[in-house]
Amino acid sequence: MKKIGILTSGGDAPGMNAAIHSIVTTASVHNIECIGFERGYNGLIDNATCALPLAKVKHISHLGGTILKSARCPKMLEDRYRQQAITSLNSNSLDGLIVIGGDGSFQGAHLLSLLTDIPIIGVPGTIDNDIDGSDFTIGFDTAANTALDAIDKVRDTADAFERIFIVEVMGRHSGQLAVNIGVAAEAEQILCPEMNIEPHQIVQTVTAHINAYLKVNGHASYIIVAAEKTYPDGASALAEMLTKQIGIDCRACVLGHLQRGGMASCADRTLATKLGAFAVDSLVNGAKSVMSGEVNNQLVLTKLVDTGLGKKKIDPYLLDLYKNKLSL
Ligand SMILES: Nc1ncnc2c1ncn2[C@@H]1O[C@H](COP(=O)(O)OP(=O)(O)O)[C@@H](O)[C@H]1O
Ligand SMILES: O=P(O)(O)OC[C@H]1O[C@](O)(COP(=O)(O)O)[C@@H](O)[C@@H]1O
Repeated sequence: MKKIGILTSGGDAPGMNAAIHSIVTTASVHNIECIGFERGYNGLIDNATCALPLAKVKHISHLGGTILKSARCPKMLEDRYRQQAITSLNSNSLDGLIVIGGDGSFQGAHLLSLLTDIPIIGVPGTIDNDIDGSDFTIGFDTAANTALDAIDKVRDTADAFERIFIVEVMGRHSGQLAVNIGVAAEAEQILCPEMNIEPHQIVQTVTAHINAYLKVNGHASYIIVAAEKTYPDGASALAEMLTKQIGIDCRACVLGHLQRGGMASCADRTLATKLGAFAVDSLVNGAKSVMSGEVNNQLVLTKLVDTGLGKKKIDPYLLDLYKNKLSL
């Protein structure tokens, strides 16, 4: 194995740069040269490459974002562009490709791997922590801490005004961020798909809970941590509805993309470093079409095609604790 390519795809996540650093450093120990494809699969399709010498990846592990840029790339859904991506892999004489991204990126990588013998390996990078085959994904810890820091600040003003706040956190399809952040912030209410509240029942359910809570606690702050898209009309619309129903000011605070930025936490940097190195070692040992992950402190490989099955559940003890004790 002489030369491998690296790309970052989908939502960027703090720690992606630590993964790039680890991949290039580990590859150099095996005397393997690395190149990068820029802007996710767009760079692969357009053959937009950059050299990745050791000097270029030194001291980048703390940086948010990704030095290779990331993007979504609808062209990957079309067979002719996936063929073009393979042409690009061949024209660069690559012996392997490492894709750092989420489950969507891995579905793309799986389809590419059906068209080539060049081995492709995934490294899980997404703040959503919604990938099967790794207990945690690179970026989740940093994003959760960023959101928590923001909610602690919201709590100050919520307390001062005895207001209700809806804080919307990311996670389109998964409540991993919402539940972990909500519990850590002592949120009075958590809204995400795993709470099994039908969208049309949200206003009624939350209103009843707030009224019961205020009866016991008197005037008090009340924070709802909501995963994005849980309330179909959005956090601001929900805030308006609750203000009308309860007669107390309710404000919405959408944390949005600030959760994706910032310096990667120690946990994300060490996870990224391990998973990046394991991906390279696995490539050298002949692995293909798999993702490098960590389960129960063991490094494991999972077929790319199995990383998006949606089997990963929120920690059942934490969920049960919230539902049956903390939220009463
Ligand atoms: N089913 C698919 N087939 C081919 N490529 C895909 C597929 N799903 C996603 N991709 C590629 O991966 C990119 C990132 O996927 P996306 O789901 O947006 O983010 P993530 O990888 O973080 O989950 C997409 O823009 C597309 O290029
Ligand atoms: O930046 P965009 O394209 O608006 O995407 C926002 C989405 O990306 C994420 O930050 C990460 O999702 P992916 O890892 O699936 O790309 C989600 O939490 C959020 O819903």
